[in-house]
Amino acid sequence: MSSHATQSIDGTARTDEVLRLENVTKRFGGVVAVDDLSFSVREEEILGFIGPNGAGKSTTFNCVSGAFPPTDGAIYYRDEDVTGVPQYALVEKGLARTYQTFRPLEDRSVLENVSLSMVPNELFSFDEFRTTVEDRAREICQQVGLSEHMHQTPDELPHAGLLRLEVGRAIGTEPDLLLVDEPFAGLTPEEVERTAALFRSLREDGMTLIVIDHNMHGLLDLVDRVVVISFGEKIAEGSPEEIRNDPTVQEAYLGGEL
Ligand SMILES: Nc1ncnc2c1ncn2[C@@H]1O[C@H](COP(=O)(O)OP(=O)(O)OP(=O)(O)O)[C@@H](O)[C@H]1O
Repeated sequence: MSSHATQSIDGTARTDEVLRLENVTKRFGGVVAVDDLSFSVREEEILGFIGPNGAGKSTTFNCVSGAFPPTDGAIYYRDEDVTGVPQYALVEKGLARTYQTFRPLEDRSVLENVSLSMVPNELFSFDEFRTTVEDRAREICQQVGLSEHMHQTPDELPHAGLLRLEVGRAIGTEPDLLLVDEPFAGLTPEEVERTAALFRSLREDGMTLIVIDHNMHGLLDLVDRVVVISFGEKIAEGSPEEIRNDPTVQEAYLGGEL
């Protein structure tokens, strides 16, 4: 068995892996964006997933989150083979993601944006149901630090607020596993620290996270473990300290900030 198996009280094997990629490859015509990639993520872990520009990080996220299937290999979510399962079905199973380019509903308030991530528009129009959903959406707005902005529209939010809204909309789907794509881009160091604190609080509530970012300082301070890819292949895996000092990783970044 390739997963991290432990024995439960009744003696049966159980795994603490939330996600496992086995030999995942994704080709676009002649381009091999992800090349025979295997790694796993454990329960309530914050995993950093890094690599130079064009290394294949977003493509991996797209395969895992069901945007498109891998060309080869398999993806397991809580030991269930979910290879090629579409995004909406993965969201129902508890897997959500955020995007580098935010996609809020521009004509809706922050509160409505979060509410509508929880239920479809048609259900949201029923008054009774709407109250329950809005109560939960208010909690989420508070959790992500948007309680002062609930009645504003997205265009009234600063960049850091839009990121918080993106995270809030993902939390609205009640995920167990959250994939976060470049959350620190465009944030000040203080905002990076506040965003990292938000991710830590989500983990304390039982969530598992995989975070992509080019801000090495912010990312390595946040995560428990790191997987590094270059040209679609895994080149290193280890603790933040091991990754900081890994010559292969430093070479891949050609002297970039590590
Ligand atoms: N839809 C697509 N069609 C063709 N090629 C693609 C497609 N998506 C990604 N690629 C190619 O796959 C490779 C990996 O791209 P990807 O966006 O996954 O890298 P990345 O590590 O996320 O990069 P960045 O850090 O710049 O966001 C690149 O060579 C890219 O041009």
